[in-house]
Parts: sequence; structure tokens; C-alpha cells
Amino acid sequence: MSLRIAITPGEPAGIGPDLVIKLAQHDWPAQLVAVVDKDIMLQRARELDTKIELIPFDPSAPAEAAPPGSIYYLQVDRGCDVIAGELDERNGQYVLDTLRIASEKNMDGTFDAVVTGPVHKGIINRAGISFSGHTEYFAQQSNTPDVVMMLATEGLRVALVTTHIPLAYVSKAITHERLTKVAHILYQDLQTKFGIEQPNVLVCGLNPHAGEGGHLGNEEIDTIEPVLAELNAQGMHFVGPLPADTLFQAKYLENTDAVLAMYHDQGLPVLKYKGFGNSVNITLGLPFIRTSVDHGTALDLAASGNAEVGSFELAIREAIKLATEKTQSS
Ligand SMILES: NC(=O)c1ccc[n+]([C@@H]2O[C@H](COP(=O)([O-])OP(=O)(O)OC[C@H]3O[C@@H](n4cnc5c(N)ncnc54)[C@H](O)[C@@H]3O)[C@@H](O)[C@H]2O)c1
Ligand SMILES: N[C@H](C(=O)O)[C@H](O)COP(=O)(O)O
Repeated sequence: MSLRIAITPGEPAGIGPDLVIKLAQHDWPAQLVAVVDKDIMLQRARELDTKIELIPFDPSAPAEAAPPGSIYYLQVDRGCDVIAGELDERNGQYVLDTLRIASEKNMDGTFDAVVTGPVHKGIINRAGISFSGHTEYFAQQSNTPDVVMMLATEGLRVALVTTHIPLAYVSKAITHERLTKVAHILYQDLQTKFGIEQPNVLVCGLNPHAGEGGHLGNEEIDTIEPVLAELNAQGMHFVGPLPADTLFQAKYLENTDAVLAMYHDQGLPVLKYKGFGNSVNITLGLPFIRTSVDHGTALDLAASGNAEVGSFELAIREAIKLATEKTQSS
């Protein structure tokens, strides 16, 4: 029996459907099940001039990988046409429905993992649904108070203390409690999911030059240093707070398992500069395995045939790897 992996292509006007159609041409060592409206996929396949067979998913049948050129699907009705490259508020509820069904069916054990394609946060909000990202949505759906966003590429993992919040709120969000919880989740998942016995984590400061001894900000002295001292006293290995502008260099990173950044655009631009298109987004701390692409909806490329599959492919391979290890260790 194969593993069963749910795939949500994300925003239907973006490149998500294109990438799933391209990836369905591969031979996969798992049963991939797209949680989609079949008609959206068939329409996009016609636009891409690519053949695809969509096989209805039957949870009671043995899990088997689909042959190249085909993919299983779990129907979610969209109800009206999608125009590639054109955002439409009416897609908002459909996108959320695919995510809700995928998370419910991960929590009830139907699937072994979920891999998500890119969604457009703005259009979901314009549809009247408050949504800041998959990370927060899956945390809420699974009643998990604290999860951690981590992106990984060859030679670098970056985890975030805060995720999709306005920059103006970041300082207040970096509390003793939040930083402690994030550090514990990161450390534990590096050990259990990535097999690193004694993880080494570099921690960024929040302010320029990590606050310059309090002359350029106090969050390092008031919050970050005391938390790191507590974590290290418990036997963990967190180094910092270090100036974020200089810690991303080979001599610091070569013995480091992850960098913990204080906010989204402190850590992710560096990771994406190093590995855009070859990175995977992994949500740590959830009760199920969730990986995702490192890029957005790329509306400019929808139905063009020019969208790169690298990150989506990596996200599926990482989900299969994590699910295999979880199955073997349970
Ligand atoms: N995993 C996710 O759901 C996710 C991740 C990042 C951004 N987003 C969302 O995507 C939307 C658009 O964001 P953006 O414009 O900042 O980023 P984007 O990644 O959609 O596009 C940035 C640039 O990268 C190119 N690009 C992106 N993916 C590509 C691919 N697979 N192959 C080739 N080129 C690719 C685009 O053409 C564009 O030039 C936003 O609403 C954002 O929130 C979602
Ligand atoms: N912060 C992510 C990135 O920059 O790639 C992206 O917005 C997706 O986040 P979610 O997985 O929470 O939707």
C-alpha cells in the first residue's frame, strides 16, 4: 500500500493547476489525490495542451499510485468558470473549501500528508473571509495554538517567530511565551522529523545590529537573551541574538541546522535568494504533515506552460519522506 497525499492546487486562476497537471505526468511512489474541481483541471489541461486523466478517489480502495499522465481527485465544486490569470472573489470560498477538506481528511487519517499550492491571500479576504495564510489556517482548523513556519533549501533552513502580520505588530508579538514555544517546536521537530540529535540554531536579533547593546532597541535584552539563556540551561543549543545582516554567511551556517528569524521578511528573502524554486515550506507543530511551495500564485504565468515545477515537486517529495518516517517510527 502506498502513502496517500492530498494536494491542494491553491488559487485556481494562478499556476497551481498547471503545476499539478505537469506533476501528474511523473511516476510517483505514492497515491496523490488532488482536492479540486475536476472541470478546472480539465479546462487548464486543454489550455496547456496537455493530456491528463482524472481518476475519482475512493478512500475504501487500496492506496495505489496513479500511472503517469493521471492523478486521483476528490471533487470540490467551484460552480463557475475560472479565467487563468484573472482573480475572482468567487474563487475565495472554493479555495478555502479545498483547504478545509484536506485538513479534515488529514486529521481523520484518510491522508498521510497535505501538500499545498499557492493561494492568493488578498482575494480570499476580498471574498469576505479573513485569511492570513495556510500556516495560520491549518493551526486554527486543528486547534493547535502554536505552529512554526519553516522554509528549507539545500544548505539552509529558516524558521520564523512571527508569520503573516503587519511589521508594525512584530515587536509586540515577540513575547517571552511565543519565542519559547517556537524555539521548543523548532528544536523538537529538528530532532524528531529531521533526525538531528543535538540541533544548533542561530537566532537573529530584531533590531539593527541586534540592538547594539540596547542603543538601537531593547527587545534583545528584554526578551530574546533571557529566553535563549533558559533554553540553553535546559540543554538546547541556541546561539544569539546575532545581527541578522551578518549571520547569513558560510562560516556561521556550515555547522547550523536552522536559523530562527524574528519576522517574515528578515529570514525569507535570504532563503529565497539562495533557493527560490528549490525550497519547501514546512509547517512544524501541526498534528499532521503539511508542506508547500516557496512561491506565490504567479498569475502572469497561469496557463502559459512556463511555470517551474521545482518547488512543488520538492514539497511533494518532502511530504512523502516525512510521512514515510512517521509511518516507520509509529
Ligand atoms: N504558498 C503560498 O500559498 C504562497 C507563497 C508565497 C506567496 N503567495 C501569494 O501569492 C500571491 C502573489 O505573490 P507574489 O507576486 O509576491 O509572488 P509570486 O511567487 O507569485 O511571483 C513572484 C515572481 O516569481 C515568478 N514565479 C513564481 N512562481 C514561479 C514558478 N513556479 N515558475 C516560474 N516563475 C515563478 C512570478 O512569475 C513572478 O515574476 C500573493 O497573494 C502571496 O500572498 C502564496
Ligand atoms: N510565507 C510564505 C512564503 O513566503 O513562501 C507564504 O506566504 C505561504 O505561507 P502559508 O504556507 O502560510 O500560506
